[in-house]
Amino acid sequence: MTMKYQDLVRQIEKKQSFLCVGLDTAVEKMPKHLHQTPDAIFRFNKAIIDATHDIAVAYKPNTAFYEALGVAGWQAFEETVLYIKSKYPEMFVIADAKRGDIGNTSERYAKAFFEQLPCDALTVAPYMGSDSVQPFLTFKDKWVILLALTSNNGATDFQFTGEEKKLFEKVLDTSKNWADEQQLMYVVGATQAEMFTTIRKHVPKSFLLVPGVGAQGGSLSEVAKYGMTKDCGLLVNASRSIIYAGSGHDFAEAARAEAKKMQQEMASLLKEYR
Ligand SMILES: O=C(O)c1cc(=O)[nH]c(=O)n1[C@@H]1O[C@H](COP(=O)(O)O)[C@@H](O)[C@H]1O
Repeated sequence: MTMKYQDLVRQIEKKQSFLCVGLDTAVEKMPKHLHQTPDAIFRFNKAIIDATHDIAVAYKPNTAFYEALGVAGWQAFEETVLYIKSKYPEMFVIADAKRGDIGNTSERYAKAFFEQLPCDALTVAPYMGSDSVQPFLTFKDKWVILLALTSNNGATDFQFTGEEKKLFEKVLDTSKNWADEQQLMYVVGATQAEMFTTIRKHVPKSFLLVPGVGAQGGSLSEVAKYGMTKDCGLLVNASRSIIYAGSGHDFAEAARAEAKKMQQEMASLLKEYR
């Protein structure tokens, strides 16, 4: 199932949620009773997915957590993506891999996530320029999520530099010539809430993937206040604060409770700001 802009808007409307659950799964952080099972990562993810699919609209497995485990980890990544898309095809699946290279190489990255696997979207670092992003955009029914203003402290090192225009503003303005809001989204960290007004001047309609609430301390209500559009235009991600909300046999229910808390706040923010 292809996920178009309007499909995403419909999901948000139906579930009254713009929550993206980050599947940053690490064995040492999951409940002890799962540690010894050979497919611990997938079993953990499956439980979290089954417990949250009706209150979230997206999942974002970050490939680093899977690649760190070699072949077995990548298998768990594949299984997770395939499970989501077969059981809950309406869910938006973001592979968070922050790719981007010379065109000939980006083409292979695109195949890995969009042909070998049915991911809907991929995070991409835009800093090698148009020809490094273009191969991802040739997959017309897939999404590219460009890093614009990231949530970490180091965001100031490069993204905030520049005289008239900051680097992140250049990323937004230049990339608008590559594709529109039907295919391009941007990463803007929740920890940069005061910048959402500026971001919206450059990309008034685009969806923004917003990590940084929960464990990194960003504010959901500030993000909605300054970043929400009439179509919502936000996917707010939380990883650790949801998936590790509990550490016992009831970890999936604990994750659901945490996700539900966020969804309820999202429902009232949708009423207030849209
Ligand atoms: O692209 C991302 O998703 C991302 C960009 C960014 O600026 N900051 C950021 O935290 N992320 C990712 O979002 C997730 C945040 O996880 P938590 O801090 O546990 O909610 C991780 O997978 C990060 O790699």
